[in-house]
Order: sequence, then structure tokens, then C-alpha cells
Amino acid sequence: MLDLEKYIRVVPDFPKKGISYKDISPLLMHPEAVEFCVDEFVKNLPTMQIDKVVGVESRGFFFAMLLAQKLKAGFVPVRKKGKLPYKVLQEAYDLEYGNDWLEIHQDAILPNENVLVHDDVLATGGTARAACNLVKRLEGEIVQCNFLLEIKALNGIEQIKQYPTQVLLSY
Ligand SMILES: Nc1ncnc2c1ncn2[C@@H]1O[C@H](COP(=O)(O)O)[C@@H](O)[C@H]1O
Ligand SMILES: O=P(O)(O)OP(=O)(O)O
Repeated sequence: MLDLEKYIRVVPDFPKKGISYKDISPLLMHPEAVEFCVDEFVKNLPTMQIDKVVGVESRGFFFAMLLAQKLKAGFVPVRKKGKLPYKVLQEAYDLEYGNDWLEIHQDAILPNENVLVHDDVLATGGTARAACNLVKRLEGEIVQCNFLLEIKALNGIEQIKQYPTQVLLSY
């Protein structure tokens, strides 16, 4: 067992006053910690074949890509407005320190595909909910939403309560 908290840098008042920012950069610099996280995520997934792993821009991309590779699934980027070049679906969302639009390519997920949704941090849950809405609009089946860490006091889990979730570390 690894003490994951040791690899998370907590930065007060970033990007705005009052936000306690959970920086995963130190974790990414330690391959043993990265490997531990991937193995933990995989251990606690449902047993069915996962077809697509969705990663939310940008810090969600790191582990989503590793998980997709490990699970022999396709990787699907969910990006902020205006970054994806082909036809997209859009969802507006609020996050802990702002608001924006998320987009997914219209052909990224086929109806009934089993989809894992990943992001680094679950805070208010607005981002995760928007990413899940995009998957559902493409008729994907969300088999799990997983996060490296959650900020429990913000109760983001409530926003995605209809889906199974997995979190490696709680603050
Ligand atoms: N406190 C935070 N530290 C690091 N990253 C954060 C933090 N709060 C939000 N984020 C990023 O925003 C979304 C999750 O925000 P929601 O409020 O749950 O929508 C996630 O992509 C984090 O990277
Ligand atoms: O730093 P990012 O790109 O992961 O975005 P956000 O802070 O909007 O989650």
C-alpha cells in the first residue's frame, strides 16, 4: 500500500483566493506512484469489457490514457470548447473555480458501448456530470466514474450518484 497523500501538493489560494488546489504533478513524477494508481483503479473496476475510457481535459488525460492502454480500450478526449476539430456535442458546466463548455466528438462513442469516465479531481461534480451527460447523449453505458481524489466537503458525488464511482484518496 502506498500513501498517496504524500504525492499530492496542496497549494492554497490557487487559482483563486479560497481554493485549496490539489496538484498531482508530484505524483506524475513518480512512476511507482503512477503504477500504483493504475493498478488500484483496475483492481476495482467491474469485470465487463470496457470499450472506451473518457478523459477530461487536461489533467484527466494522463490516467485515462494509461487506463485505456491497460484495458485495451479506446481513449476519448473530452475537451474544452473549440479544441476538437470535428463535429461535437457540447455541455455547459460549472466547476469549483469557474465555468466553461465541454465537448466530445459525435463519433467518439457508439450506442451501448461500455464507458469509463476519468478525471483527476472530483470537487463540486459539475465537470464530471457534464462529461457523463455527453457520454449518455451518445448512448454510452457508464460503467464507472473514477478520480484520483475527491474533495469530500464539496459533495461532488451527489452530481453523479446514478453511476458507480471510485476514488483513490479523499480530502
Ligand atoms: N481544488 C482543486 N484542485 C485541483 N483541481 C481542481 C480543484 N477543483 C476543481 N479542480 C479541477 O476542476 C475539475 C473538477 O471540478 P468540479 O468542481 O468537480 O467540476 C477537475 O477537472 C479538476 O481538475
Ligand atoms: O487544469 P485543467 O486543464 O485540468 O483544467 P481545470 O482546472 O478546468 O480542470
